[in-house]
Amino acid sequence: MNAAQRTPLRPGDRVVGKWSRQEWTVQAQLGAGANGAVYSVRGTDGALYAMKVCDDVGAVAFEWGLLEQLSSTGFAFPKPHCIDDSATHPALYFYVMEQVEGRPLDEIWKTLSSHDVKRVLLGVGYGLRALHKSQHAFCDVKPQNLLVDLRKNQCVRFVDVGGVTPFGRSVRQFTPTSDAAYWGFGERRASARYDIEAVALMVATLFESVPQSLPQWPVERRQAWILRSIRGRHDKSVGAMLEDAVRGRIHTADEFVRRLYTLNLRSTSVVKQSAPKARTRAPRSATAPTAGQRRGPFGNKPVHSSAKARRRSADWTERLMWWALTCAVISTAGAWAEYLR
Ligand SMILES: Nc1ncnc2c1ncn2[C@@H]1O[C@H](COP(=O)(O)OP(=O)(O)OP(=O)(O)O)[C@@H](O)[C@H]1O
Repeated sequence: MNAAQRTPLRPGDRVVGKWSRQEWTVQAQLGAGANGAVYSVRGTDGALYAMKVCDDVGAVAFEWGLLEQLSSTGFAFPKPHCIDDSATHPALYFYVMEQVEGRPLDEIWKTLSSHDVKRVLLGVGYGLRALHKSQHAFCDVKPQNLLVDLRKNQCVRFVDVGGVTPFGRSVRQFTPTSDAAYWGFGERRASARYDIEAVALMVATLFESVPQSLPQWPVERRQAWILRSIRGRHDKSVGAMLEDAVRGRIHTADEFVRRLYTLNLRSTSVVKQSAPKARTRAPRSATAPTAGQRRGPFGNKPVHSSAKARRRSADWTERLMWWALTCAVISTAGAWAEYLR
């Protein structure tokens, strides 16, 4: 039982820091996991923060130390604010950090277009690139730890610093479906490659949910299943990139970002860019998507606008041909009539 279950905080509860004497009012629970619970709290300055509450003082101190260390390596993780014990609740240890806006990737995945997915993955790539510069790997890459807000330039933020591990050390905290070793692709050791493998495995398992009996399968069968699922992707360039990543052939976040840029995802972007307002009145083919239509990530390709143009020009030449043929028939008939008269 963790702090969330033992000492649940409720909206309106006040938490006063034993040492800092700062005060926060609980607004709502943002999430909970194996290590504790996270609440949205309002400080006396009127701003909203996220408070991670644990009943293990060591876990709070460890995560706080990592957050502080990583705050200088980029903006992917929340900014640390304060660490303290509660003066108002027994054995309640917590730290306060920036409240990150956005929704967990698994909750919004199905609403994303292929263009959005590319943006999100680029966001993950940039976040990992900054983190890896500090010689640390995220290790616990999973959709619940990636908060997405597409209105922002930096549209992906990372939460849960608990798994972050220096390069070369054994991974302490991981999620099986994002763990290369679980699928038989590599070792469970913190590295840039381990994180990239995890991102690709996460994407593959978002595309296709894993069978319930997967944990009982031998590793070879699991590996065959995930490779089949990746190769079955409609968009072959995406499949090739994911396979290279899960097989550990993409070694750095930089390389991952470069590969993402080369992905040929014309589908949604072409439709979005080439659908001027005036054309919305023209009848559409049943398979051609509208400009605002949402499709599954990396979904079927829409009819390309240049194909439509080719069809229009074909209609015009066909009409000209029929007109010339009719003229020829009329003039031949006229010539025969003249001859027979
Ligand atoms: N700074 C934050 N801003 C907004 N939401 C947050 C923040 N930190 C955590 N959350 C939310 O709370 C959830 C649980 O937080 P966290 O992952 O840190 O807990 P945990 O106990 O370590 O979980 P797990 O068992 O999955 O490792 C996250 O998935 C996220 O939705």
